[in-house]
Amino acid sequence: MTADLVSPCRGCQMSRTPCRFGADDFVALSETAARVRLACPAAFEGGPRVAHGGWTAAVFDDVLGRFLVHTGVKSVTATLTVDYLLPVPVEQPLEIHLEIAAREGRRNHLTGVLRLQGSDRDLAVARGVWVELRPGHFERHQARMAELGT
Ligand SMILES: CCCCCCCCCCCCCCCC(=O)SCCNC(=O)CCNC(=O)[C@H](O)C(C)(C)COP(=O)(O)OP(=O)(O)OC[C@H]1O[C@@H](n2cnc3c(N)ncnc32)[C@H](O)[C@@H]1OP(=O)(O)O
Repeated sequence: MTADLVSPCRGCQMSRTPCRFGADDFVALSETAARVRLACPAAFEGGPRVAHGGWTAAVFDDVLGRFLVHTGVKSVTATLTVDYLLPVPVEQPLEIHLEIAAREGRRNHLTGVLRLQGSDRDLAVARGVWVELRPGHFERHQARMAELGT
């Protein structure tokens, strides 16, 4: 696989907006590794000039899941753990390096690290499991919602 751009999530594709988390510059480097260049938008400021932890978790969830889908594995997040090691600045050039660490049946283990561009100091580290969908996943969801009358 040559370096190629990873598509945005369904919500951003449908609304034809740039990635709402700021993760548009997203390149697959191989079948198991990718990198994202991004900045935390000011709208996700949590402390003074510091990113809200929810942004960090959301962007990891987004890019790890998008990359797995990019490799052809339709999947959803089953677990996601984030270690917050240092404050993440808003509106500064950041980089995420991510990889598919292991595949066990339908379980896919992914990891990601967030750093300032040009720095080798980890600001946050994510690990999670993405489960490949069984056929009819969304139809079963719709049926459950219909049973609830929603
Ligand atoms: C124009 C439109 C274009 C669109 C273009 C799209 C572009 C592409 C963008 C993609 C962008 C995505 C980015 C966001 C990604 C999300 O945010 S996904 C949303 C959040 N996650 C969810 O909603 C998941 C909710 N949970 C579930 O639906 C179900 O629990 C799951 C995870 C599907 C599992 O249910 P299941 O299929 O019934 O699985 P089950 O048979 O019980 O277990 C299967 C295996 O997974 C393991 N497993 C299940 N749960 C867990 C767990 N929590 N922990 C560890 N292992 C587990 C089981 O142990 C089992 O392992 P094996 O025995 O096979 O070894």
